[in-house]
Amino acid sequence: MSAPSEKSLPSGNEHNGASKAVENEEDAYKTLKLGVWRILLPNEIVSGGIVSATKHKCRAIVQAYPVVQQFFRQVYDLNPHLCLLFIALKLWGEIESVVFLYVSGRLLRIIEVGITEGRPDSSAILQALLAHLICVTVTATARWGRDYVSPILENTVSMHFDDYLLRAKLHLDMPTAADTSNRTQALAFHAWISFDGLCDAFMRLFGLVSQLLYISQQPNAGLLFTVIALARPVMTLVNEKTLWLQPHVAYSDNESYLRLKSLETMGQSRFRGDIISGGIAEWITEEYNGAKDALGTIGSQHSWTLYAMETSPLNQLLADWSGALPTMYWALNALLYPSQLSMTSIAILQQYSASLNSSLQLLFGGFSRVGKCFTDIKTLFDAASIVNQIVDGDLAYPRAEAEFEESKGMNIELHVSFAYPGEKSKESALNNISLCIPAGSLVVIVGANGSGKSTIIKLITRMYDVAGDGGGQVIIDGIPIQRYRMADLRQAQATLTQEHKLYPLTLAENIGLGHPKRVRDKEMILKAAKDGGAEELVGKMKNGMETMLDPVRTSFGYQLDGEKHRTLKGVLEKLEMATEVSGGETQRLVASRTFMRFQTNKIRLLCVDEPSSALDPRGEFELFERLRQIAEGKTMIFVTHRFGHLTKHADIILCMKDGAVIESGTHKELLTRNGEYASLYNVQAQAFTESEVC
Ligand SMILES: Nc1ncnc2c1ncn2[C@@H]1O[C@H](COP(=O)(O)OP(=O)(O)OP(=O)(O)O)[C@@H](O)[C@H]1O
Repeated sequence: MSAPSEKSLPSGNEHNGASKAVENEEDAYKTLKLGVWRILLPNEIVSGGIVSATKHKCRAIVQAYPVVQQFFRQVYDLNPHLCLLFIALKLWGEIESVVFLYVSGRLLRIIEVGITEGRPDSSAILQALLAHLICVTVTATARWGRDYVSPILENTVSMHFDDYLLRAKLHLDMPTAADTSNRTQALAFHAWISFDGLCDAFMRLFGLVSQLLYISQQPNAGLLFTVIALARPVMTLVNEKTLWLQPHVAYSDNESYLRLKSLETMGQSRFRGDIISGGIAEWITEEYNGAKDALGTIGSQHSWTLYAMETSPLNQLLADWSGALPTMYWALNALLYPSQLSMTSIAILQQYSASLNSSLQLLFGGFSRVGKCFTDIKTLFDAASIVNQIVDGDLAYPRAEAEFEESKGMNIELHVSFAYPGEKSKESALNNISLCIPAGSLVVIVGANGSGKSTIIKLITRMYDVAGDGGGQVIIDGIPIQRYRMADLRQAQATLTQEHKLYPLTLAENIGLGHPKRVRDKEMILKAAKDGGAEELVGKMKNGMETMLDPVRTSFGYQLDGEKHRTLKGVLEKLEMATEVSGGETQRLVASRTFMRFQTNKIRLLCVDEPSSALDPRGEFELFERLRQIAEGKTMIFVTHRFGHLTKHADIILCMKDGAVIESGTHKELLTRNGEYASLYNVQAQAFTESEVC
């Protein structure tokens, strides 16, 4: 399916009532306009009407069936006894309606006989009443049991699938994660909702079959009455419109709606500082009201809701008329065969019809939910079966070949052109790069923003792969990078970039995870903190190394205004207190993690990409000096915008522009050449020379 063209998708600001299918230039799909939404649906579904839509629903369910089986097996294995108890209690919930039909019908008949004969049979009435009370008691106990068991099982299932999804997310590599088709909608809580929903549906089906069997055997009811009672729920099912079972893309191009959403986002706490300092709160409110007025009455609910609400009044009328059929049945019966019907039998028929109607409504209402459950389970399982685009190799690293064995560094050759995957990056990030970095050398890459410096590091560390068809090759120690086991290669690399983040874990873990096997080794962590310049920060923290950075918030409070709740408010404030670290401190901690990584003694390549923008000049100088010391003899690649100590120490400086290396050499050689490097260098040097002159 191609991207929507301007021509086929008019601006969303025109008024929009019922949906309208617009033919696209391509026959592949049609666009439905629903409120602020545009919904792209495969053509055959739109033009095929209700039959095609139903076919799609059924196909989605059939496709998901094998994973649903697997899902049930997994849930059962989590706690078989609890599962069986849960299902048994649900089953009773369905059987109880048949039992109640029987018990209350019997009571009515006994009372009718008593009234007709003028002599009520008190012992029979008492017996029937007792049976009724026993049923009520069993039902209440079963309901209590269900409420008790259900949260325990829910917790078990949700935790299991939280873990499952976490693994699925952690396994993705960079290009696979960036691919929009892999942007999963899977949520762990859908696992429980689906399990509960499917159990309900199966039980309801069971309960319904028992009701149908019972009712069709009863005098005055029979098969015809049963079929008539089915009419209303069947009509509801046929009328129902669901979008989630169909392949579709939904998006909004309504300018007012998009504006509203952007302005709403500005209410988030991350913008507070800017909004207060810029004094733009009033402007935001005015803009918001303007966008709201411009949007007017165009529907902005979820696209699924708008789609489901689109029923014709005639269909609605037909569904309601079919609901009146059971009443017509007994009214006609009373007219045609007055001697065969009593008030009791009418009341019993009414009970049957109400009971069947509610069970069928629940079942068919649940039927579309069954489809949703099936697709949710499939989405959940699909999330774990996404195949990574970067394929692992099978060669161990480092190689035992004599040529490289003795070296402490990594020999790197790059002969590549590279564009990031995805339609957005049509421009190549690297064009015909060809360079050789000998083992143990110190390389500094400089150049303007967007010239491709970081991309070189991403290819060397195999965050991305060059395209197989003519993209070129990255060669490590004489062998294409793809042939090595990725885990081995990564063990031999240490990276320090501005993109590295602090984890919501303790300070010790934040550093220790540079060497996961020694994450609890306090001595090693302290040494790394010292090397990374974070020692002072650790000393400042009340809980030292055990300080939690950016803890997950689980506290909340309601209605705590006024003096009366001062104590509770105090408790909440204490709970909410997060440990704030500055930008420079963050960079020191991240750098400490890199120093920790060096303690694995396996590092042969250090890649450093502008990790010091927030460090003070002394901090930056010390960091680079310590990195150079610790990585001595290993290959070092530094990306930087600052010319100084590093560039002077570099064996090779690569100067980049527009994805190409335009100059390379030592600091002195490049200055003599008086090209791009000299020009960039002079811009920085000028500032100091001028201030000295002043
Ligand atoms: N993940 C990505 N997806 C698509 N394009 C990207 C991605 N990362 C970078 N680019 C693009 O690739 C080009 C090179 O980016 P790169 O980050 O290598 O530049 P850089 O020289 O490191 O820039 P800077 O000095 O600003 O860090 C840029 O045009 C950038 O927009």
